[in-house]
Amino acid sequence: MTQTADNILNNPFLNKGTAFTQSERQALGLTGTLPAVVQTIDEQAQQAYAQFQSKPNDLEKRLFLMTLFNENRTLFFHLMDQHVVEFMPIVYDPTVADSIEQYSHLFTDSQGAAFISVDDPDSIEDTLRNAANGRDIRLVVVTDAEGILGMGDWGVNGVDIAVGKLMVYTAAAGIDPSQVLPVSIDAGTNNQQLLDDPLYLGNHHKRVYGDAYYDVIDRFVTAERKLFPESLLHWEDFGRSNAKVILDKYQDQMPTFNDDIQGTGMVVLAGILGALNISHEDIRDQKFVFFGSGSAGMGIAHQIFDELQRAGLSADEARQHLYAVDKQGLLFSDTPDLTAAQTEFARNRQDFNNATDLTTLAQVVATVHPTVLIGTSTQPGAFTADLVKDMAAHTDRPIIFPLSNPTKLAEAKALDLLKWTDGRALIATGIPVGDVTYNGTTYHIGQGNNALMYPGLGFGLIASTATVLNGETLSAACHALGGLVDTTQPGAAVLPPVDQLTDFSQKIAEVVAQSVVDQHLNKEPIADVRQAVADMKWVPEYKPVD
Ligand SMILES: NC(=O)c1ccc[n+]([C@@H]2O[C@H](COP(=O)([O-])OP(=O)(O)OC[C@H]3O[C@@H](n4cnc5c(N)ncnc54)[C@H](O)[C@@H]3O)[C@@H](O)[C@H]2O)c1
Ligand SMILES: O=C(O)C[C@H](O)C(=O)O
Ligand SMILES: [Mn+2]
Repeated sequence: MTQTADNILNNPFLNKGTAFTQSERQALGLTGTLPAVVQTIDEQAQQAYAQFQSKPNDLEKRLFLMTLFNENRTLFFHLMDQHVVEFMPIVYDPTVADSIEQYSHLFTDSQGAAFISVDDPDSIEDTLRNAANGRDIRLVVVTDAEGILGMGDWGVNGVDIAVGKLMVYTAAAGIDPSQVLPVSIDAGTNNQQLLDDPLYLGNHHKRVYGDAYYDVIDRFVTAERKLFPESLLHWEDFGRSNAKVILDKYQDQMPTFNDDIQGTGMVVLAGILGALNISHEDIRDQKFVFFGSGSAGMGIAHQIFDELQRAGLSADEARQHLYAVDKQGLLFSDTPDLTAAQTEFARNRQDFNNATDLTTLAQVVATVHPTVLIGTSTQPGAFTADLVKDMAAHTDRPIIFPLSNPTKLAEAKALDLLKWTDGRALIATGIPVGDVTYNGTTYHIGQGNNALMYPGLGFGLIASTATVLNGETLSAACHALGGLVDTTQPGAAVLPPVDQLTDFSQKIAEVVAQSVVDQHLNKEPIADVRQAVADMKWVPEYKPVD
């Protein structure tokens, strides 16, 4: 098809704006459709950055960046490459949370997403085909938005998390942005505020569950595999009752993972390995309390459970190190309404002589004396001074990760944790926080966010043409990230800083690809893993147009 000026300038994958050269303008029929000056991408980036800086708040900054993203992907990612630490909290967590809450009111562009409706399952294949528009899709991020971060159900508005995750994939690992597809599965919403809002853009009915829902998921997966057989399928922010059921159903059949369960489990294990490098302690000597035993909490428990067994413990021994706490308190095998994931880590009541008292986190901490405390509860401030001091009285270097997102939901603040533990806590937080100075030492706080893991993981799987993702590869990636901390400095972070995101994402990708090839899980022959990863990396520079 011959391109017209209109469809070149309106195609974000082709558009270069003022950077089209005179000869390109002539060849493509763009003569006279742009001002005379031909700019370099760096001149364009400089001008765009000045506009970005002029915006009064983070949401306005995000809206500006999304406009640029909608118009010109190459320029957007070129700019993001230059300002990755500054842009991450704007395009991703925490500002993405504000944009999700206001999505329907702020809507101007679909950002290339595919919108699947539970009410129209016959259109699923067409939907994916239309949204891909002939592109060679290698990576799909899908959400049904029942559990957006810790903010609950946001219906179709949640598509922004799929878009945001994909932006981070390209910025961190270099996946070609024309090869990705964000997908929203609109299964309805139980968020009354949305249902009552005439401007809400999703289906105005309650969420569909059960067979009808799983049928839509199955039809989506079937169409996705048919249309994009080379792709990796990433599940994001599904509700607690569906996330693991879906993962269990498909994980042995195709390259797929759930980011909240597995991505989070991996980044947290990496952070714990980093912390243990700093404290020179052994993972087999740790006691782990998980506060918030949902998708993330139990995903983390599972990854640690796996690691303890790799370190030589039996499954039963490993379970004795893990304490899953949820609304009911410590979870016991006879606690009503356990999820499938919770059942795996629920404890025997007989193992505790004060079992009936273990209904609050404070009581669990007082009884167990954990060395590691992980928060994925969505309960702001749940790690109180008393509880943290109690924990710190029984261990030299308490490992405390308040991971609930966004900012307003974090279980504790880094500075408070340092104060309450006399600077001894080894901390990672879900959202980025700046350096914290306490008692003359500057502490770098690692970001315990799956964004440190999923781009490298996904890129490595795609580059190696992996057919499935298994525990061996997950473990290899955890160790790759966990081994990168600089333990020599006082106040060292337990995870590497976001300004090295592109470097360590590449390293994780290589380790993942190597693990896939070593296990013969690659579909295509791969002679040189590093080369395969390097060859797939997309660079945000304009290519000549013929
Ligand atoms: N930092 C990261 O990379 C990362 C990754 C995934 C999730 N998270 C965060 O973790 C949180 C949970 O996410 P999820 O996907 O697991 O959600 P989820 O709904 O699956 O799990 C939340 C769990 O917390 C429990 N909970 C709620 N109130 C509680 C209370 N008062 N006491 C104890 N437990 C309580 C719920 O019953 C549920 O089991 C969210 O805030 C999310 O943003 C962070
Ligand atoms: O999206 C994030 O920032 C991390 C995580 O996937 C979450 O659900 O909180
Ligand atoms: Mn998530």
